[in-house]
Amino acid sequence: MNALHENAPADVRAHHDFDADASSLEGTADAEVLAELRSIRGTIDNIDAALVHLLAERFKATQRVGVLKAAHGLPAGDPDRETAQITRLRALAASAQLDPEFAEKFLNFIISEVIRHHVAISEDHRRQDDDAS
Ligand SMILES: C=C(O[C@@H]1C=C(C(=O)O)C=C[C@H]1O)C(=O)O
Repeated sequence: MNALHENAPADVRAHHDFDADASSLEGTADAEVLAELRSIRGTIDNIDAALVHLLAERFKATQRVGVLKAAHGLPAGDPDRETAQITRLRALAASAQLDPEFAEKFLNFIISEVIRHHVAISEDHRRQDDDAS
């Protein structure tokens, strides 16, 4: 593999450093089976990269919500909004042959992290207000 330029962006570096063929399964099955496995894993790797970028964009948006809420004294969580989101995502999951239970758990996992961020943003905001007065 060619050496990377020292200023290569982090995403290029991550891709460069990734051993897409890393596996504990070498020698456990026929070469054709392992070749097919490698090919399917290429798709999995593309999807995982897209998921990371999608989540990064989602968290950028929720950070903005956190700042807005903190500036206006709004609570971190919004249970009615969450209920509506979960109902929608469960239905979308079912129609896409994804387990709705998994979709709900996944969304709740993300939302609990978002709420943790919002609480931290709100505490920072309050501390800054206290320091200024
Ligand atoms: C992002 C928000 O804050 C919280 C996080 C949510 C989310 O991650 O989608 C949804 C509702 C809130 O509990 C919001 O109120 O829109």
